[in-house]
Amino acid sequence: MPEPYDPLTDPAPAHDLRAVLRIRAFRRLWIAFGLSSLGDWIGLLALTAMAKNFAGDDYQAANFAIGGVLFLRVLPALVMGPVAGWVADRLDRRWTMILGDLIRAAFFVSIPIVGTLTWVLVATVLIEIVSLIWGPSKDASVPNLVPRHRLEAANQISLVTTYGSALPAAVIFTAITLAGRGLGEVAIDIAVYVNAATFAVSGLAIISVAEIGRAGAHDHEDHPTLWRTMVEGWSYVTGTPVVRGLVVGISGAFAAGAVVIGLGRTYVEDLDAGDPGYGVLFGAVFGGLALGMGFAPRIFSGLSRRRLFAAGLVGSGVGLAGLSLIQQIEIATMIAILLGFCAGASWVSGQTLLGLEVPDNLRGRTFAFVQSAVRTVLALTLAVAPFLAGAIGRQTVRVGDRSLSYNGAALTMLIAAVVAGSIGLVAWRQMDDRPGVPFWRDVRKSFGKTPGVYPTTGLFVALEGGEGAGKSTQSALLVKWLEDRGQHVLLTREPGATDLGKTLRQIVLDPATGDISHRAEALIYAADKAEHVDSVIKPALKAGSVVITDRYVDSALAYQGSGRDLDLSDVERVNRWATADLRPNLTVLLDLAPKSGLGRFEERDRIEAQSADFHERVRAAFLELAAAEPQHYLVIDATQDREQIAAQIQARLLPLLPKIG
Ligand SMILES: Nc1ncnc2c1ncn2[C@@H]1O[C@H](COP(=O)(O)OP(=O)(O)O)[C@@H](O)[C@H]1O
Ligand SMILES: Cc1cn([C@H]2C[C@H](O)[C@@H](COP(=O)(O)OP(=O)(O)O)O2)c(=O)[nH]c1=O
Repeated sequence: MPEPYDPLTDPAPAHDLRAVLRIRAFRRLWIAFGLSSLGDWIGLLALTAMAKNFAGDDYQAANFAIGGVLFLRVLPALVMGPVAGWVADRLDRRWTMILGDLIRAAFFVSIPIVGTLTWVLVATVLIEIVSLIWGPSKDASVPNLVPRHRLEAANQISLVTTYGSALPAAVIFTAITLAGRGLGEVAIDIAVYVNAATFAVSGLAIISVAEIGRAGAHDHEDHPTLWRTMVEGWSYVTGTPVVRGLVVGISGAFAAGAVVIGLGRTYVEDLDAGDPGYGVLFGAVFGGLALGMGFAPRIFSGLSRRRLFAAGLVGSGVGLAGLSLIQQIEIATMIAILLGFCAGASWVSGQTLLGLEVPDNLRGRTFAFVQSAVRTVLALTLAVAPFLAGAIGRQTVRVGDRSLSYNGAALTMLIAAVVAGSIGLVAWRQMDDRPGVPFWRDVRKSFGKTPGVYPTTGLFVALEGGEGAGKSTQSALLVKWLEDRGQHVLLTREPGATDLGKTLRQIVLDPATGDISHRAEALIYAADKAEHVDSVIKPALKAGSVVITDRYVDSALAYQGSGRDLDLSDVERVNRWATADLRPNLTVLLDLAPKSGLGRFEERDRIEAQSADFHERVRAAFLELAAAEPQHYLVIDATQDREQIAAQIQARLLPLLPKIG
């Protein structure tokens, strides 16, 4: 039984992964589970390599044998996944896991001993069936070992371990086959024995985890059939274009990686790289995937998720095309890393977007559907790609007196490249949220940007726009509307909302100040913001108020960054630092041609007195900022009536308002 949660003995936050691993029983299970995952991946590599060796030098037979092994590995999950869960729920979990590991070890040992292709195929299915029952037993025993608030972290560790072990597995496989080069096919046999050993050790390790119990009667879950999940999910997904695009794209990203795995063994043969080359290629794809999932969103944090998603898919397609055309193992390895990176980037941004696009009550069902769709696509790709490659075979075409030779694996990759690339381009066209902004400029600008801090208590709204656009007018109307709805409201402005700010405002806006250096001007505005955020905005948000500010960071980016001759990224860095990167939940941009806005006044302050050109640049800068992050902006045509404008602001704010009471 898990110890009840005691914050005194276990004060680490819930998401702390190390805190989960400090729980002894879970740590042991994790070691066992890590070993069997590692073994599983080595097994995949070894059995495909072995299937190829059994098929001999016949290119077609080799591809068919590999396709067979890969297909049979995924087939049991498709056919009997839910049944396996049902069976697992009725057995003693600890003994299921111990015996499951030992049985798998025995099957693996038997494969080189029997030494026929048929037995490789049969054993693959049998091992997979055992794995299918082992997996749910493991998943179900985790809640018995860790306290409830650490369950999510525990699941995260499990997921990372499952896929993360592919990379060390590739390294071990490559090392064994390299070391055993002189031994011929015996090297593969050794890899299979190593794999069997990981399972045996895993099984023995579980013997010591006595805390894993038998399933209680109340633990039986209703496992929906794959078919039902697919049908229910499908009807929702097909009705929503963005979600449909995402599901197709996520499956496409997986398929692109799967093509390389499925074709890898025969592909490297033509590169004269053999089994070690296969291990390297496999590791490169998985290493790239891990890098893409872990780092792409951070590296391209300024790029919109939709663009990253589509670009990742196109990138995977380009990678596949590269692999099919460049037949040299070192370059192919680098391309495979890049391909994995792109597919991983697409996968994470796709998952994030799905989470944002799908309403809460449908999310579980949609994610279940995506998982099933991905599995099905994986199974089909792993099986079909080698069969297609085998059917195409090795071909030589004579062009004049030169002969051009190509093989089925390379050609199949080219076909997959076209498919993945096309899916990416369609996703791009359907989902691009920044039409008119060139992609490469977006990528360049996105480097090194931080995602920003958005308040989670209260609501932070900024009004932006040029001179005389109506910000003061609208903020007054907004305060009244919010107060009528019972909200706590703080109306504030920049520059000059604090004592320090008043002095700074006096300096920076008084025409008597004359010309000051542009950097000094930028720093004075930034200092005003620092004081404003720290002493006024943050405390009010913390207390749950709706804070409306007349101008904020965008004004600095537009006036000092684009209006003046300063580098926009410098101005941005200074202002993000000054405001601790706090950003408005919504920025309302009142867009108005400068001459209309300035025409609403008679007197001019130091900034208003700038040239017409200056004010045009400011307006364009505001619009560009809004286009970069549409989800955090409302752009309004400020030539409309006061009431029309107010109504549009209210409609957009209504769903964002803090709950009262
Ligand atoms: N929608 C509108 N149409 C016409 N005039 C407006 C509108 N909104 C505000 N004004 C007028 O324009 C001038 C500038 O408005 P104000 O709210 O002070 O702008 P800002 O705060 O953006 O400088 C004021 O005289 C105001 O009465
Ligand atoms: C907040 C901020 C304002 N400004 C400029 C814009 C305005 O011309 C001036 C603010 O004066 P203000 O009289 O508050 O203008 P408005 O009524 O149009 O909002 O300061 C900057 O240049 N950088 C900034 O960061």
